[in-house]
Amino acid sequence: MRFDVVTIFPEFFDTLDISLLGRARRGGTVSWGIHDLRDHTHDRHRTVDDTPYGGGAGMVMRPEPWGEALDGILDDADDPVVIFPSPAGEVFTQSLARELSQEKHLVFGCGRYEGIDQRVFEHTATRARTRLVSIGDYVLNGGEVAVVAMLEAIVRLVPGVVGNPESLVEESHEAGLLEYPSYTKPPAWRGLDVPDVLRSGNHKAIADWRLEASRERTRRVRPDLLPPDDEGVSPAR
Ligand SMILES: COc1cc(COC(=O)c2cn[nH]c2)cc(-c2cccnc2)c1
Repeated sequence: MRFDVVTIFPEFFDTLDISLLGRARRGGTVSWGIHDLRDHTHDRHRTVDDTPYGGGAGMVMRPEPWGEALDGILDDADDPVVIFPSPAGEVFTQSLARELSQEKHLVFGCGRYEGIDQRVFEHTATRARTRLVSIGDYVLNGGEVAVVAMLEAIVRLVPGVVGNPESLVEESHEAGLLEYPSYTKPPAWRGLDVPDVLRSGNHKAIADWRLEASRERTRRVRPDLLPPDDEGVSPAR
């Protein structure tokens, strides 16, 4: 997979080389480019924003630099998906992460200020699949944090990136339930014991315990994730 990021803070993405993404890049399964939006301005102050038509507080990102930046990245041949993090976007979920992990080329546009001129989305949508995506119902100062979060969720699902693909199966949200509680040595710690079943060696009993633990945790913390006909859904206390 290749991904490109357009931002006014390219240095924000210097950390991508750490851990998972760095290993994936060195292994050749992932490549990326970080593009400074200001490189696509032509005035002395490298201006990327301006006052909003219709008035109001704050500034809006100008369309011209975005058009030029995306001109240099979008190549029809690899059918890219362009993603703009936005509080007004569709919700980012594990299933969207899985869907995007199968794409050849992702392009992320990081908004700042009060947002990006609407014509950038409209024009980009004429030449690539374009999506506004929200990582949650809150407002950040810019899309960079959201892009890093989405990249981590997406790239770890790209085949060959995570050493043991088995570890991706039993995670929260993978099977529609929250993950069961995990334990490791020592068997007793500060008066707290590991559940006996997990040390029993009885694989069926362990699997049953884990499924029930996942369902109980989901019922308690995220009943919204359970199918509507799930009997015994107790309201979150
Ligand atoms: C401060 O105003 C903003 C901030 C951001 C950064 O993203 C988030 O805050 C976010 C993302 N998921 N949850 C929150 C994006 C936009 C924006 C971008 C494109 C079109 N319209 C608006 C505007």
